[in-house]
Parts: sequence; C-alpha cells; structure tokens
Amino acid sequence: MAIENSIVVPAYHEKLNIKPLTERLFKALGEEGSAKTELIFVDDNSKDGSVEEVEALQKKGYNVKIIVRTTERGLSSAVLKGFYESKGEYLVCMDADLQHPPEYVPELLARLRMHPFVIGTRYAAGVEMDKDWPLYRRVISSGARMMAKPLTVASDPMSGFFGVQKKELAKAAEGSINAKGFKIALDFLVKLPFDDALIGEQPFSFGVRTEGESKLSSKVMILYLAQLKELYVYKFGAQNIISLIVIWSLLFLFVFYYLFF
Ligand SMILES: Nc1nc2c(ncn2[C@@H]2O[C@H](COP(=O)(O)OP(=O)(O)O[C@H]3O[C@H](CO)[C@@H](O)[C@H](O)[C@@H]3O)[C@@H](O)[C@H]2O)c(=O)[nH]1
Ligand SMILES: [Mg+2]
Repeated sequence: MAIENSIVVPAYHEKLNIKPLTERLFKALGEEGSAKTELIFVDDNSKDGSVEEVEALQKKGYNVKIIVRTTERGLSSAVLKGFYESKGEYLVCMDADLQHPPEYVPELLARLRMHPFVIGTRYAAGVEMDKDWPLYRRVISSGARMMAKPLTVASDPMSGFFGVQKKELAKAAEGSINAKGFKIALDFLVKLPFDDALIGEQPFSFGVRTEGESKLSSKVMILYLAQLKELYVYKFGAQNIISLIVIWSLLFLFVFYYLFF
C-alpha cells in the first residue's frame, strides 16, 4: 500500500522514548492505518543508542526510520528535514517524549484530510495540561502564547504537535520558513498562504515527560524572540514593529524576572 502519512519526530537524546512511541503510534493507527504510514525520527547525532533502537524496531516490521544529522542541530530544522525526506502527502510533527500522546494521531490525520493545516491544541474544552507540568513552564508558555496572539488565530501556536498537507508546504516562498529555534508551527501559520478560516484544531491533553530531559533553554527563548520579531515584520511590515517589539519584550522580561529573580 502506498504511504499517505508521514509522522516526523525531532529527537535529541530520546533513546528511551523511541520504542514506546513507535509501539503506541502503530497500535493507535491499527492495521490499515499502519500500512499507509511511515515514522521518521530526525536525530542530531545523539549517539545514545537511538539508531540501534530504531533498527530493532525495523526488524520487528515497523515502518520506521531514523535520519541522523551530523552537521546541524535544532528542533525546527530537524522537522523540515524530515518533511522534505518524507513520502506521504499528510505530514505530522510530534515530539519524541510522549508529551504528545500518539493516540491522538489518527484523529489529527483524519482532520488533515479536510484542512491544509491542523494544530494540536491544549486550549480546548475537554482537554488539559498535565497537572504535573511545572508552574514556571506554564507561565513561560502562556507568555510566549500571548506574544504570538496578534500573528494567528490558532489557539495554541506554541504547539509542537501539528499536521500540514505537503502541497501547502510547497507553497511557502523559497527560503521563507525560519528553521531556527523550536516554533516551526508558528512560522507555518503565519507564512503558508492558506486562509485562517481553514485551520483545523486537534484538542489534546499534554503529557509529562517521563524519560530524558527537556531541551528548552534560555537560548531557545531568545531564538523565539528573534523569530517573533521576524514574523511581526513579515506580517505587519516595519512601520509599527518597533513599538510592538518594545512592548512585548518588556512583557517578556517582566515574566522572566518574576520567575527567576
Ligand atoms: N533533532 C533534534 N531534536 C530536538 C532538538 N531539540 C529538541 N528536540 C526534540 O524536540 C522535541 C521537543 O523537545 P523538548 O525538549 O521535549 O521540548 P519541550 O521543552 O518539552 O517543549 C515542548 O512544548 C512546547 C510547547 O510549550 C512545544 O512547542 C515544543 O515543540 C515541545 O513540544 C523532543 O522530541 C526533542 O528530543 C534538536 O536540537 N535536534
Ligand atoms: Mg518535551
């Protein structure tokens, strides 16, 4: 059966999560869904046994592969790499650490047949943040989300769980997607030419990482601010941008100060 769906997972030091993610994903897809789905990990030379883990799963018959990059690092660029190497028309991005429960993927894929872009959202009726997600992460996430509000109607533009149709991806102007940092979905939401009204949303309950460590760092937060600046200029032009950036940067610094000092 031809591959229709490609699930791309950026992974850095995620060996312990690879097997449970693969097993849970293909179980959730069932026999028919699994036959038309490939799973692609994009690893940045973790050298932690992730490659061997994937090889063992291939031997068991799972349609999974791992791309190992040796000269590049970063979540967003890893996702783009996986998308460009994929066979399917329906592309999904999710984290390796099971914070995006694989059981939501079949529903997201179904929505992706009807929408050019589907964002996994933690802000919807009937779903919740895991109550163990630390308060400081919630505050950072809410601050970051607020700063992106003027850019998109999507309820959770910070989400790393999303789907996009490959034909939409091809419409992005050459070199326009910002592959730095963590927030590739936000770039797609602003720069891909689909109508806002066509954005689909997939509610999901955000899990807690049980294996490995988060890679969120102050560098990632700074990259996010740089991305925001670029997106504001892209969307609104340079005229109003200085005042917007100043206001939002002050807000961010206030949240940062409140949390860490
Ligand atoms: N290849 C590669 N993968 C990476 C890198 N940095 C992070 N990843 C992978 O990207 C995924 C997300 O990284 P985490 O470190 O788990 O991120 P987080 O802080 O928990 O952030 C999550 O929540 C955000 C929402 O608040 C999401 O925006 C983000 O995508 C992620 O889901 C994981 O699978 C991780 O291995 C990198 O440099 N290279
Ligand atoms: Mg995580």
